[in-house]
Amino acid sequence: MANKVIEAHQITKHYGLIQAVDGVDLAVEAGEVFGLIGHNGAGKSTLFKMMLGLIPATSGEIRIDGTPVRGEEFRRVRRHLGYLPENVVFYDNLSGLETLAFFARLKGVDLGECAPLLERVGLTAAANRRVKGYSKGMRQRLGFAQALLGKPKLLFLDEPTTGLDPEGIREFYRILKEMRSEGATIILTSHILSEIQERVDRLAIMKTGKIQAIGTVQSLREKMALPLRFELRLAPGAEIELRQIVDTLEGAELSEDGERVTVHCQREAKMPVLQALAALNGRITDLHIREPSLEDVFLGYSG
Ligand SMILES: Nc1ncnc2c1ncn2[C@@H]1O[C@H](COP(=O)(O)OP(=O)(O)OP(=O)(O)O)[C@@H](O)[C@H]1O
Repeated sequence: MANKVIEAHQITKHYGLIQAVDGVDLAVEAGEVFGLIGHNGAGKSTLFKMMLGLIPATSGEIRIDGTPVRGEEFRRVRRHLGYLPENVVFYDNLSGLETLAFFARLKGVDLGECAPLLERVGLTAAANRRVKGYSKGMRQRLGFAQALLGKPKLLFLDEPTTGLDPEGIREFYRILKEMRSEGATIILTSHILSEIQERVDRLAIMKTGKIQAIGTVQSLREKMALPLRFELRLAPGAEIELRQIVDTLEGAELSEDGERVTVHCQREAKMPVLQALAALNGRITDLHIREPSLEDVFLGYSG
């Protein structure tokens, strides 16, 4: 695959008067795990569908692996794409195995892949049960297995962990890691920011059809200059002294919430704050230094 697996230039999509996607430029590199986050209705699923060639863009150009999404040649590229839609629809009367075999035939994939894939997503025991009786999480696992058919080089996963239990979520990210080490490129959306902040290489924040920011979680944090937090528990009576210390420090502020006292400071003030706290000499009973979370970053850009 080309170095840039996805290239989107000035993509727009109108549904009548609704501008679902508005002038998006995006490039995803081969081998990346790329996250796309945004409020409900921000345009994430619409962008996915255009990148997969399922709906046409109103304007702009998308290339996948160097090939324009519109046109004959894209059929060849499409074989190497996997897609887990936001709402997967199955025939309820088929079993899990029959469902996967159905998708395998559609995709021209060897039927021998089906049983191992069901095992990979933890559905072997339910393989011969009708999908009608599957729980939400089981349907999601089946949808994921469907997306993995044919060992895709590029995976589009739209809210892939919806409905999964904590073990399912961990297992899902373990499989993604394997896919990535086998050379796949992955683009996924999620509303569970705590879950993806440690698991994506880069991400884009979308708001009302536009990309507001793009980069690594750390680079977005730094660009926003969000404060770090020192969360402290103190021995009785030490707050007054702490307040006096914090008052002398530039760019540092103090807040209290019950027993927890928090010092907020800009990144540059991190070491001076730490040094100043040393003056409290044994009267700090607990200390956590918190980086701004992806949720803080997200709210900063799209709130
Ligand atoms: N087929 C359609 N017809 C009309 N409007 C649509 C259609 N599909 C999407 N939209 C509108 O386009 C906008 C973007 O929707 P989209 O589903 O892409 O958002 P999203 O970011 O994926 O949201 P969510 O997080 O809720 O899944 C919304 O205003 C939505 O109502």
